[in-house]
Amino acid sequence: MKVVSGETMQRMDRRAIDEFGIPGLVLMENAGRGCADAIREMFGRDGCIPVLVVAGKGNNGGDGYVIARLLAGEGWPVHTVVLARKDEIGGDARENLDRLDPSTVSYLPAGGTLSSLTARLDAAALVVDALLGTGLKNEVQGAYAEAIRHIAASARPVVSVDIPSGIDAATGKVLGVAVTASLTVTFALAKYGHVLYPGALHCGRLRVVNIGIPESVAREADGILYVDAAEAAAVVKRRDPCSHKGSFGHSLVIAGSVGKTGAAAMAANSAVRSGAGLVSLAVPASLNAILELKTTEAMTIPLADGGVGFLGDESLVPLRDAIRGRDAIALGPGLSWQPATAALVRHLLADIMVPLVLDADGLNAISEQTELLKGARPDTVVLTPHPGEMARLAGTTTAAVEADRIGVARDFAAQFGVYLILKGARSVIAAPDGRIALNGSGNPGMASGGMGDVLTGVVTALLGQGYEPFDACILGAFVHGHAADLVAADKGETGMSALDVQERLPYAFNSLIRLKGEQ
Ligand SMILES: NC(=O)C1=CN([C@@H]2O[C@H](COP(=O)(O)OP(=O)(O)OC[C@H]3O[C@@H](n4cnc5c(N)ncnc54)[C@H](O)[C@@H]3O)[C@@H](O)[C@H]2O)[C@H](O)CC1
Ligand SMILES: [K+]
Repeated sequence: MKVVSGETMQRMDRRAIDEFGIPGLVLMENAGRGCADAIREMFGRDGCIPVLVVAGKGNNGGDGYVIARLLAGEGWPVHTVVLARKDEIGGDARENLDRLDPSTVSYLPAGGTLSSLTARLDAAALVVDALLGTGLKNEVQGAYAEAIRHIAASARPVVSVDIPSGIDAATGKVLGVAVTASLTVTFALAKYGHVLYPGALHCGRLRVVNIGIPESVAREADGILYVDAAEAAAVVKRRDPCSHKGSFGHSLVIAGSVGKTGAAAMAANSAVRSGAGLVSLAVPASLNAILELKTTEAMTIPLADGGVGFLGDESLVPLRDAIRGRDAIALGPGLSWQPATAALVRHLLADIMVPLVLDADGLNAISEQTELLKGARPDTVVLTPHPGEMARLAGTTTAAVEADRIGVARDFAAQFGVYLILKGARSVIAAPDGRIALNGSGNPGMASGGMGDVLTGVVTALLGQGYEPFDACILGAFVHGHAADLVAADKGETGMSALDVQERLPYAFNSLIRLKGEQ
């Protein structure tokens, strides 16, 4: 699904009102109705329950007044607390406030005491959070912050209108303090803040409701792709019954050094588990016997290393032979930081004319010479950095990368003409042409060594099967995380290993193929 920034949503609002003549009041009525429908469905099975609407002074509060009116009209006991004076409420919100029975509304102007709010919360079975929406501008303080803390202390289930109050719609960050909802009902399109962490954790279940904004406005809005199972299923290809090994490419993995044979094996074996027709694994000759034991379906290519256990320029000529005729190449897992190996990586880049996944030590080899990425190569380079590797590549700090994951990934991809999977909770996928996607699968169990080697094998195998690079990245990232979700469903997140994920890759692909069949 497409997700947009809060500003884009407000522009869509304006277009609907100014260009299509849809009154803001109608949008607000539809927004409130969408929330009331979701509340009825999720909390009304056992009849009407006492509801407390906690409203701010803007249109988020306006949606809250519509919800209050609609539920009260169906017999729900509803009370509304407004964190402002009545004369501070204007426009469409005021029009809806005036339609409420005054005896069901209390005003708690900023600077006043919130003691009555606690009593109201105790009397409620459900809280509607209509304090702040996309109009949130800065850190939540004062009465709003206190109200949010009271809501949390009440331990009542909360339905957040549009976005949990205190969550920045553009970044998903908590601005001071934020509501944690059981359900969030948003309008027209989800926002970045609904899918980026920690915002995603504050939303509870997310429901996107249509409020009558024209389809063309939504379609034309700038946004990024949030990759859920439906999006991944739309990308995955079924296998042609007449296909053969050659139909699925021959992937080459160049990897491994003393102490890091596991990285090489996991990258190669994950490529096998991701549908590659053939996989070859080029490793230092002194480690070949070990890799022959750690792999079965993949073929190994021992490269003379003088017994040192890592690759150097003496492997350049045999590697040029090995890359010939391959359909996709992975360069980096477990290669080591040895200067000789880094020099080999830099020399080899100019010879690779097929899609390349550059990972781990392969990334470190070029982090001082990123101009090498702009080589004359006609083909595709996919980088799969974690935040620390991204920081080295971009010449910044890990904190700066984490503060603007989308922006850093987008800018680097465009500047160097590469595809990027910036790993982490909600991996960011960026294409040179500006396309951005957020991966919707995965869990904290993936925070363990080797997971990146598995991802490298998955993406390499997909590139070798002919997937368009952006599709290979979004499908690879999703399948990688989805396999981990399947493992977590079986045995939890603690103690999950990269091998567990590697083994579940076919099951993850299979679940998408099945979903595709239903689409
Ligand atoms: N198409 C749609 O998505 C529709 C959205 N609607 C709702 O409108 C709100 C956005 O309303 P807006 O008036 O712009 O702002 P908010 O209600 O979110 O904020 C209220 C008010 O709060 C002030 N404010 C900003 N930051 C803070 C802060 N840190 N502490 C206290 N107060 C703050 C600021 O002055 C704001 O004006 C959207 O979320 C939807 O719920 C429409 O109703 C229907 C169409
Ligand atoms: K809200």
